[in-house]
Amino acid sequence: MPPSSAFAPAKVNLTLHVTGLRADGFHLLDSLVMFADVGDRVTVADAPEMRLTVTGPRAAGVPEDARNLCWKAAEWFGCAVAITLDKHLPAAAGIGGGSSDAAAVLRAMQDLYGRSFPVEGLERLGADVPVCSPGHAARMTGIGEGVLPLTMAPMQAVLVNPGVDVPTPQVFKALTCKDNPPMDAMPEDGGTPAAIAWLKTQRNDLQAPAIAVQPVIAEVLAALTATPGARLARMSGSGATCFALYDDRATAETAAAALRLKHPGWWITAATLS
Ligand SMILES: C[C@@](CO)(OP(=O)(O)O)[C@H](O)COP(=O)(O)OP(=O)(O)OC[C@H]1O[C@@H](n2ccc(N)nc2=O)[C@H](O)[C@@H]1O
Ligand SMILES: Nc1ncnc2c1ncn2[C@@H]1O[C@H](COP(=O)(O)OP(=O)(O)O)[C@@H](O)[C@H]1O
Repeated sequence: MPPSSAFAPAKVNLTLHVTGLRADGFHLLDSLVMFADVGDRVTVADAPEMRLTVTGPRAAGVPEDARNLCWKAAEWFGCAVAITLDKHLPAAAGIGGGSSDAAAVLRAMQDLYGRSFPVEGLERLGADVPVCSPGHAARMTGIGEGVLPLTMAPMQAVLVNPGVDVPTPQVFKALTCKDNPPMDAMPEDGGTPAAIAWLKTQRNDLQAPAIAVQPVIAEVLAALTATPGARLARMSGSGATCFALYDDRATAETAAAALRLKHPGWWITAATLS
């Protein structure tokens, strides 16, 4: 049986409204999620026992055992596999690295074994796994289990991570108001300009608490906002990765190059979101 491979794109929360708190401490969300053309890659091969090897430029510090969401995803699928995770995305960065990797393992195992996997309760693997599972633009609700696929025009973005870990539970804890309004209705047409104009009126409720935890996030947002052509700058997920949106890829590439010169220590990439 030849190994099977799947791409694990970065997840970007273009909005993230926190609308309530469940009795078990998990927060209710209303979020517009898109996926980038940058990400990790997982490869799975049939094996007598579970094995995980992490390679690639962002492998340092990523667990190679049962703590890794790739491992947990394979257990969820129900077979032992040898997994290779080629890590390109920064971890604990608000772009769903672990959840997207887990979803990619599930997709790769589905191809390898020719059968699907249980989707009921998938959010228990990680709240972002259900939305990462199809890896398609969607409105995410509940604690992450609600996934409504959306047709969105592709968006041109720059993603920036300043290299500080932001633990998700710490940011949710720092959020004082748990009961915020949901997203307003999205424009049905008008293309990317209308979508960006609408996005500007929406929020990421975790942005202010994440800045309180890691003030450098405010510096990242200011740097993105100052790039020529930036239409909107916002944080993704619980941070610290932030994004800015541009009218076209060339403008985004120019902004990314200028930011790299000023901030050689930051992870910076242009990306198409879809
Ligand atoms: C905030 C979001 C938005 O997309 O993204 P990231 O910043 O992680 O990328 C996600 O909801 C994160 O998803 P994920 O990182 O998979 O979360 P999990 O591992 O399931 O949960 C980590 C912790 O975050 C908190 N948590 C997570 C999701 C949620 N709806 N409410 C929560 O309160 C809980 O404290 C939980 O213990
Ligand atoms: N496949 C994985 N890639 C990265 N981190 C992982 C993975 N599996 C488990 N982890 C652990 O999960 C934590 C959160 O990482 P990640 O899912 O990338 O962040 P976020 O929830 O902010 O998107 C990390 O600190 C790391 O130790």
